[in-house]
Amino acid sequence: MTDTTSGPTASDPTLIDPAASEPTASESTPSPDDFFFNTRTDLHAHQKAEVLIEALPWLQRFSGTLVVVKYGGNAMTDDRLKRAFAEDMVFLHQVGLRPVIVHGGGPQINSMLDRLGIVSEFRGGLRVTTPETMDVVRMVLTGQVSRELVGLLNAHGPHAVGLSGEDGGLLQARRRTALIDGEQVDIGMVGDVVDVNPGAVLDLLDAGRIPVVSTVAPDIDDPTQVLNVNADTAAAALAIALGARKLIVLTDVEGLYANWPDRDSLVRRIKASALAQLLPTLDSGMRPKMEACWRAVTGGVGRAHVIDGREPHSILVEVFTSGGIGTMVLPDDEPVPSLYTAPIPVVRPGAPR
Ligand SMILES: Nc1ncnc2c1ncn2[C@@H]1O[C@H](COP(=O)(O)OP(=O)(O)O)[C@@H](O)[C@H]1O
Ligand SMILES: CC(=O)N[C@@H](CCC(=O)OP(=O)(O)O)C(=O)O
Repeated sequence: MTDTTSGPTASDPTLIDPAASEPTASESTPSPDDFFFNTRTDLHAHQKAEVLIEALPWLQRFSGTLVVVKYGGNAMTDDRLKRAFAEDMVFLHQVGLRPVIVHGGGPQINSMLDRLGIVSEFRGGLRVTTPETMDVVRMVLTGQVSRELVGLLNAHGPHAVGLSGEDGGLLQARRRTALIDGEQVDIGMVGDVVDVNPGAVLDLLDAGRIPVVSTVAPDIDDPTQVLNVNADTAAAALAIALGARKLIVLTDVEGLYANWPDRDSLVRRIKASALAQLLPTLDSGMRPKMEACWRAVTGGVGRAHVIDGREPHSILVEVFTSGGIGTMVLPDDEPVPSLYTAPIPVVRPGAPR
C-alpha cells in the first residue's frame, strides 16, 4: 500500500518533477533573450503594481459600501463575460463591499418565447406581457437566469443566494401603462415597483452573502397575481430603499450617447436635471435604463453608472480606477468633478452601508 502521508522524496525518482532539476534562469549564463525576457517581466510586474496601487484609495473609500449592480440581458449572453462578471462580484465582496445583484434576462425570455412559438412585443422599451407571457417571464428569470448566476458566483465559494421580488415581501408593484406618442397604452401584466421591503436582502448581506434578485413582483392591488418589472427600474427602486452608494447598470454599449448612434456623443458624466431633459429624446432600452439612473440619484443614491458589459471586468475598472468608465449620473446639488484624479467626496452621511 502506498504511503500517502509523506511527500515526494529525492530517493524516489518517479516522484521528482523533471523541471525541478533544470538550472534556473539565474543559474545559467544569461543570453540577450533572457535579458529581454527579464526586463519585460520587471516592467510587467511594475505595471501590475501600479494598477493595484491605483485601486488603494478606492478600496479604502468603498470598504463596507453597498452597491447595487444591474446585470443586463444583452451583457449576459457570452460565457466568458458571465464568468468575468461573477469574478468581479466575488472580488467586490471579498474586498469588503456589499454587492447586491439585480438581473434582467430579456434575451433569454425572448428565446424561450420563440421556442414556445409566442411572439415577443415591446412598447416603449417594455415587454407587452399577457398572462401566458408572464408565466414564461417568471420561469426564465427565477428558474433559469437566477440559477445560472448563482451557480457561477458559487463556483468561488458559497456566496450567492437567489431571491425574487416575491420572496420575503421584497417588492410590491402596481400595473403601469407605456407612453407611446403622447398616449398611455395598455401593456398587460407589467408593473412599476411601488414598495420595497429590503429586510430579506439586508439579512443576506449581514450573513455575508451576495443577494441575486430577479424582478418579478406581486401586484399590490391583487397579490394573487405577479407582474413583470423592468430590471433597470427594479434595480433603482432597490438601490434607493437600501440607501446604496452606487447603482451600476451593465449594458451592451459603452454608455449613454447624447445623439445616438453618433459614437462621438458618448456622455461621460451628466447631472440629474440635464438627464431629465434628455430622457424624452431617448428610445428603446435606453429610456428605462436612464430613467432608472435618474430615479436613483434623485432618490438619494450617490452615483448611477451605465457601463459596457461587453468589456470583461468593466465593473472593476469603474469602481477601482480613477478614470472610471461609461456614463456617470450625479445628483444636481454637487459640483461635477472636472478630473478624476482624487476620490470623489461621499454624498450620503448616515446612509446605511
Ligand atoms: N442614446 C442611446 N445611447 C446608447 N444606447 C442607445 C441609445 N438609444 C438607444 N440605444 C440602444 O439601447 C440598447 C440598450 O438597451 P437594451 O438592449 O434594452 O439593454 P440591456 O439588454 O442591457 O438591458 C443599446 O444596445 C442601443 O442599441
Ligand atoms: C417589463 C419588461 O420589459 N420586463 C423585462 C424584464 C427583464 C429585463 O428587464 O431584462 P433586461 O434587463 O435584460 O432587458 C422583460 O420582460 O424583458
